Amino acid sequence: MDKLEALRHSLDNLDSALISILSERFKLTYDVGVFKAENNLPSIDKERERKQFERIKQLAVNHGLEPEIAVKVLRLIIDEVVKKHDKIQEIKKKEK
Ligand SMILES: C=C(O[C@@H]1C=C(C(=O)O)C=C[C@H]1O)C(=O)O
Repeated sequence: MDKLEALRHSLDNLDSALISILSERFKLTYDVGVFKAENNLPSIDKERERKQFERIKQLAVNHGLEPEIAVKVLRLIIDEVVKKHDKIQEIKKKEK
């Protein structure tokens, strides 16, 4: 049981780090969203995403993680970012 406790403690630490990094990422993408809304740029940038997925797949392989998992996680995050960008665009439009 001590072994399981120790493993779960390590998992909790990693989850804390993941949430902290995710929060930082959403703060940064919020700034990107505001910049795009102020400069009439679309929420989605498919070419940028293509490059990110290529990079993330390679990084996953380098770290011994199945690239499919990395792709699923990044897809989920980016989709949420784009939804937030759409909301920022709506708010900025109403302000005009
Ligand atoms: C953050 C951006 O906007 C969108 C969200 C992305 C992301 O979360 O990484 C990537 C591309 C865009 O579809 C961006 O264009 O850089």
